[in-house]
Amino acid sequence: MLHLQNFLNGTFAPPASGKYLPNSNPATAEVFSQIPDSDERDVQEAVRAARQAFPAWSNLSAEKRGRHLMRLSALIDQNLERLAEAETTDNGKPLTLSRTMDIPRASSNLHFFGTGIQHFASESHFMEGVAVNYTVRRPLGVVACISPWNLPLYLFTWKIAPALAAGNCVVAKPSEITPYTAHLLAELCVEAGLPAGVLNIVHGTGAKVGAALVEHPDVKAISFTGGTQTGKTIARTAAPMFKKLSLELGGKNATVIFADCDFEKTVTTAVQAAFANQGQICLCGSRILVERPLYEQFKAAFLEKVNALKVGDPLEEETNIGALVSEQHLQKVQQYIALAKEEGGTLLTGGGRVHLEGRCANGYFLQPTVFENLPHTCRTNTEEIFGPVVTLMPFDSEEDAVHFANYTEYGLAASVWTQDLTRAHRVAHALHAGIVWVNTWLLRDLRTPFGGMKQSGVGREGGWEALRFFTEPQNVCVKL
Ligand SMILES: NC(=O)C1=CN([C@@H]2O[C@H](COP(=O)(O)OP(=O)(O)OC[C@H]3O[C@@H](n4cnc5c(N)ncnc54)[C@H](O)[C@@H]3O)[C@@H](O)[C@H]2O)C=CC1
Ligand SMILES: O=C(O)/C=C/C=C(\O)C(=O)O
Repeated sequence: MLHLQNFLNGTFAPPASGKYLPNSNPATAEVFSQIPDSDERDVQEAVRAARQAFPAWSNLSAEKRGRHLMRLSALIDQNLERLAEAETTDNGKPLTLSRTMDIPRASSNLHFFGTGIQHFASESHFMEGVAVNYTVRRPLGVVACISPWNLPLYLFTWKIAPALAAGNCVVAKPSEITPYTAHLLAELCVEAGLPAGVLNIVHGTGAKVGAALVEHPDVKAISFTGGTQTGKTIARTAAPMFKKLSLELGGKNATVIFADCDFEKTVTTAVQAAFANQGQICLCGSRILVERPLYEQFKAAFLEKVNALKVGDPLEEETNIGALVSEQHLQKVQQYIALAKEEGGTLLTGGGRVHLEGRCANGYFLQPTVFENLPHTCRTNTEEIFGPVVTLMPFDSEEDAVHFANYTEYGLAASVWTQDLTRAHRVAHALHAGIVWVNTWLLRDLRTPFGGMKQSGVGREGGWEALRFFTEPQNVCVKL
């Protein structure tokens, strides 16, 4: 049995409690590893190590810090297959997805910020004949990065890369549900020669490790991705301590389809947006709004493609939909399917658990599920389900489409499908979402601001936004 360890001050260490938690493969329901059940004592150690490492790390040149990150990125590339298999074992997602999306993006995150930091310039403001102001951006010190289970290494690196590049030392907590690739990354940190204490990883539950990190007075900033309720809990503790907070939370994203769209491209991408990663991406398009004249044609083509998706063993090449991340999460999604029926929804396809044969007989598989005939106001259409469950809704006017799309507490992402560019801009502008894609979905440029409005979060990640978050500006005004 694999025993993961915490990564403290450059070495692997057991938890202070001596206790471990079981970690299972969602495709087989078998426990394949034990992870440290850490607590505030391990967090103390990690923060102490990070504090010690900070002066030397923050005084390294941006180029040298960047080179460390790029070495790590290259090691991820060299270990692509091993990391992809680990991600799939831990999360249940198709291996093809881990191999083509999760792990390459983890490498890109480190490479992007490793190079980006070398171009990160501060501003200067000249007061004609009077003074010159220049702004210095200093790293904050010790920061916490708390990441979720849906895109484990992808989001773990999306947070630690800008934090480290900017000169901070990090205590990171991967999700206890998917800790494996963060552990493997720690091994690669040793191989890459990352100085001890610069990145520390503490495994364990949110209630113990996450809360201890948020409460720790020496942790100056928290970058968190996860559920909105957890984000609220973190904010309640961190706000009175005046910590910097970046919260990337849930979504209930609309796919808005007009009758003049490029039909084939739209249907294909709407299916991907709905069901990629078993619908467990905060950006997934779970409410599909279709202009009424196209509705029936779209519905037929959409259902045909959904019914062709293969739910199967994540290790098989032809699998499109793997296992949901845990039994608990499967049950939550099943409860939403029951709710959609109670709310009067018409089940168009799916709705049931899939029982595979062989090694995956006990895995947490669910059919891709589509409902229609639900009002835009109901719970199914306003709450985050975070699984392979979507609704179809017709609309009669652009105003209705925007009204339906905005009718949720969330405001993360949306996609708009039309060949009328003027309308595309107008609708994009009217949507209350931090990210709007036009005629595409999940096309990511790492330089762009990434994050949500309303209950979808606070702050933006990506590009200069992330580097600004992980630094404190100081203005120096020099009288001429
Ligand atoms: N926006 C997103 O990308 C994500 C949204 N979710 C949503 O959240 C729901 C709940 O999923 P969970 O696994 O429970 O997510 P979560 O929000 O509890 O977990 C995310 C991370 O936060 C940590 N955490 C939990 N409680 C904490 C606390 N009090 N202080 C500090 N850290 C804490 C967890 O250990 C994990 O590392 C899902 O059903 C889904 O709807 C979940 C994961 C990602
Ligand atoms: O940065 C991205 O490309 C995607 C981020 C996705 C999430 O934050 C999520 O699903 O939680």
